[in-house]
Amino acid sequence: MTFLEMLQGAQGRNRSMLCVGLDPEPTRFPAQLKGDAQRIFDFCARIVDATGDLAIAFKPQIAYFAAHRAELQLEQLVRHIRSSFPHVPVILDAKRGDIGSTAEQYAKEAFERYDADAVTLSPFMGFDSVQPYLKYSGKGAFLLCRTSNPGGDDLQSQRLASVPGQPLLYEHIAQLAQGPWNLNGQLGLVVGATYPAEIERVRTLAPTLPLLIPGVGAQGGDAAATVKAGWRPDAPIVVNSSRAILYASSGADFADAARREALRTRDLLEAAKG
Ligand SMILES: O=C(O)c1cc(=O)[nH]c(=O)n1[C@@H]1O[C@H](COP(=O)(O)O)[C@@H](O)[C@H]1O
Repeated sequence: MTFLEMLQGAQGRNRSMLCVGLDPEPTRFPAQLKGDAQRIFDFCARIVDATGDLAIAFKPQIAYFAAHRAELQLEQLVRHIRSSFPHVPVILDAKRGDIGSTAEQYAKEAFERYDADAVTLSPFMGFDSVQPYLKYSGKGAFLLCRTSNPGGDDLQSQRLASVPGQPLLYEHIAQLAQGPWNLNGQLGLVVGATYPAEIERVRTLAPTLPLLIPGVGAQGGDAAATVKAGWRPDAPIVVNSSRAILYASSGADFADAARREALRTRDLLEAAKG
């Protein structure tokens, strides 16, 4: 099954556009786990178990594991997701981007070591830096396009005078991903929920691509505006929330609180479809 087929399956089965972001920070864990990097798997597995029937995808952020020498716990976590919620795809948030020969290693890491269904990539180094990921048929790749952070403007909103139509850089990325770069048909784009007007613009330029949209929850993006701007019946959106779900409570009830916040966000997104 391809990444896109998995996304569509999870979207229908869980009636969801919500991606649960797995960004484990031991200093924010509840008292019984607090500060213990050996318990990253335990914390994340509890979150997965509490939210797996509400999610279109899980998105572990690799830095939160690697910084604590917890790569083996990440492998274990993906195995856990596979056995408990085999229909929910895993997007490895790695934001890789390097020359082709190195990209081959990063692709192997994402798709073979961690068994991810999709990965996030920076397109800054050009097509040959993206191509190694596309050789994995059926695996997805989300290219950073208009990111959720204010500094995204520094480069992504610059006008490209030499490209026909003089698009902004993020518009050009959207056009490339919708068109010539999409060799395996599994490309998507990352657009921040904090910029609904840009989501709408990207949706116009890339009408069929899946959009990964982080920025609701802790970053304050508007869930309803996000759906109105980006959702189309035939093109999935994957709206990520990490901290607002993971740390909904710092008490022993953290998993129940995570479920309540995931349910609230899932329902808010669904209601906005109109
Ligand atoms: O690629 C991403 O996932 C990403 C892109 C972007 O533009 N903004 C963004 O916040 N992210 C990631 O999405 C998650 C957002 O986390 P919260 O702000 O806690 O919901 C983090 O893992 C970020 O690294």
